[in-house]
Amino acid sequence: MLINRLSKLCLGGFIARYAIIGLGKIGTAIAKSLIKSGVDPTSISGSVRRVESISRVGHELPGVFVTTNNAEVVKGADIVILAVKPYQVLDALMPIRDLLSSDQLLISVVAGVTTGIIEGFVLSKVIRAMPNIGIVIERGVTAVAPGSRVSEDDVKRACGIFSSMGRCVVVNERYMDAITAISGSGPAFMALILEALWEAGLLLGIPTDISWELAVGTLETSAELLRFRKPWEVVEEVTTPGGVTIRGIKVAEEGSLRGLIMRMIEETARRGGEISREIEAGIRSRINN
Ligand SMILES: NC(=O)C1=CN([C@@H]2O[C@H](COP(=O)(O)OP(=O)(O)OC[C@H]3O[C@@H](n4cnc5c(N)ncnc54)[C@H](OP(=O)(O)O)[C@@H]3O)[C@@H](O)[C@H]2O)C=CC1
Ligand SMILES: O=C(O)[C@@H]1CCC=N1
Repeated sequence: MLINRLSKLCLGGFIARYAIIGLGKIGTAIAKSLIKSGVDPTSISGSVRRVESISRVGHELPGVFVTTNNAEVVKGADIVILAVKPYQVLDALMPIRDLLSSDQLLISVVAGVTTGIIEGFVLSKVIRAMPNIGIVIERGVTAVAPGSRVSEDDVKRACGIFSSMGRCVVVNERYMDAITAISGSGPAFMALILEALWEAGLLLGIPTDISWELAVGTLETSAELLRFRKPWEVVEEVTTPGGVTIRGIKVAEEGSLRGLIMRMIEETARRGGEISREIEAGIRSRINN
């Protein structure tokens, strides 16, 4: 523990010690990415809820100090990353609320939980971030929204961390629920679409592995092309008048495919707002009891 506390590493000119509350899927991915980007594992401490999770994390993150004791994790950390499920935020933060100081930068990646909610019960500077799972291959897309207490340097520091795992954009917090739907949840939606493309290949008799290879390859190629071209330009280039593509487009339009996708994102974002209200109600009832 002493070694853990003393070990430091320089990231973008800043010598930081990291605490990650919630070493689950995204917390572990963040820790792995920090290590890949050059952070010494011994300068990262992290927590889990159940004792039995410690050995899992120990295997995945050798050198990282892991405990179920959040107080131990945040003590002495410069940057605290909160990566528990929304409904676990109160249980995770309430017992350590007096330990989190105004010098510490708390970066929450929790969907739907606003900086205002967190600032309401800790003194730390708070930033809300929404990464996506692409950070595991250093191709993550992260949006960062500053809370009311942070400086420009804090925002740069947070974006610096996520830039080492892919791309980072600074946004106004009012867009965060929509961003969560598009890029946070996005990989799951893209996976659904890809799965359907692959299954369509199976339906038409293409062997499994070939159908998969072609579907994944097409998604990759399309994403690369669409970096430099507008969607309607690609549609025009591909679609031969009286040819085959236009038949498929007709079916997509008849089924309101684009409307369906928009509604999918809209509903996902709406859930973010619901979560904020549920958490706020939870805080009010705890404070009143
Ligand atoms: N998964 C994703 O792609 C993304 C997720 N997010 C956000 O990240 C957050 C975490 O999601 P995800 O990683 O998928 O969820 P997981 O359930 O995989 O991870 C949550 C982790 O938090 C730990 N935990 C729960 N309560 C406490 C506590 N009181 N103290 C310390 N640790 C605790 C759990 O411990 P244990 O393992 O013992 O149960 C678990 O390891 C969510 O709020 C989500 O909105 C944001 C962007 C993308
Ligand atoms: O599904 C969720 O709530 C989280 C937020 C973004 C990705 N996963």
